[in-house]
Amino acid sequence: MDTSDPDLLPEGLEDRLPRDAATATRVMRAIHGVMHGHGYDRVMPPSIEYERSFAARMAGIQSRRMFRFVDPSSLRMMALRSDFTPQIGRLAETRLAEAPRPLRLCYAGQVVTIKADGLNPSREKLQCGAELVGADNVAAAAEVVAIAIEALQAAGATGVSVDFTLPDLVDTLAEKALPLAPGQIEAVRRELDTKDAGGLRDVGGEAYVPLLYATGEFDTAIDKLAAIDAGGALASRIDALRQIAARLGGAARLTLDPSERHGFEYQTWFGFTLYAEGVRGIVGRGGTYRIAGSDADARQANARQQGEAATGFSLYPNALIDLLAANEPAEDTVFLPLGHDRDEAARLRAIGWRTVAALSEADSADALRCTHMLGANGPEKLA
Ligand SMILES: N[C@@H](Cc1c[nH]c[nH+]1)C(=O)O
Repeated sequence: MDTSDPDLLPEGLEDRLPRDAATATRVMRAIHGVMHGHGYDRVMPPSIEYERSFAARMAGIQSRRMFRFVDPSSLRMMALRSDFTPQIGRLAETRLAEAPRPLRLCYAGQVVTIKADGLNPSREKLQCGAELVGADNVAAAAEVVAIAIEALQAAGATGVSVDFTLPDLVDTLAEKALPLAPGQIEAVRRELDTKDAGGLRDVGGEAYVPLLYATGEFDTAIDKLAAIDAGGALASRIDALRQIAARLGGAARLTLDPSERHGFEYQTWFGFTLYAEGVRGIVGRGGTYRIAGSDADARQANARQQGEAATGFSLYPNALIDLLAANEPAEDTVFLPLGHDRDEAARLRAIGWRTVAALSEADSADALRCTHMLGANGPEKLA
């Protein structure tokens, strides 16, 4: 790579030019409109915080994927946001600790990671999401999934599908129903992640093999999972998943992959991944989690069972924006010639027109890609 060109952007970072940026703006507005409409208030945390405040709020967060650096002023370690959710957790437990529950908050902005994720080479992504703090039950999960689907559809996504998972599945089963030695748990998780039945048997996880097959269309996969459930350890989760699916009532195609953990660092009993037709990779993710209080003692390693319950989702609309931008129609724009009637132009903007004013005789409607020209009787369409 040529590193001598000062205009070259670092790998995985890119500009959005006007057409893409216009689509991105429309998509963000549509998503925000849905979250706002369902009573979620927007908050705007800073893009940089102390590393500890990102990592300590939820069990399982790893700061190794975050850009970190020493603050030249405080000499403390800081990190660039890689996910809004821990910041919402911090706000909920500090400045909004006294706010009534359930607390509904939403956000939108850029998040950055050191390394790209899987096939997607981007290191900076747009993240828009909503967090429902104070509940992680069926009602909360069903609301959150339904809003995520609605937001994606409002943004222009079609063929939305939702893949349910049980992020703490292995921990739950290993406790009693399908016991594992503490040293075995990680190995079983790893083999489940790679969906390797042979590997699972090799590490003593034979009993977990059927989980690899309880996947696919929700209705059939959940029956298979129910059939595996020795001792009823998963009964309440299976029942909850069925209720969530029923409440969604056909809003999207539903699938189940109970052992899927990729990207679920801190989620507890419920997780979901969102996909949309024609969009490569995932378009969003969400689930239930626990937020540790501000009391340092409360931030135990065991925070998955402690702390305040919450449910939320994050959408990553970049790939959807790329897809939609290709068909984004050019916006109507009225060229305002030199000496135009300013009041008339203001009136047009007030009713939704977009105007471009000539600054000199050299400016032309054509060169400035205007679709209309302000004439004596208002905007006239240009050929
Ligand atoms: N922030 C999580 C998704 C999430 C939001 N709330 C709960 N889970 C992610 O981006 O993967």
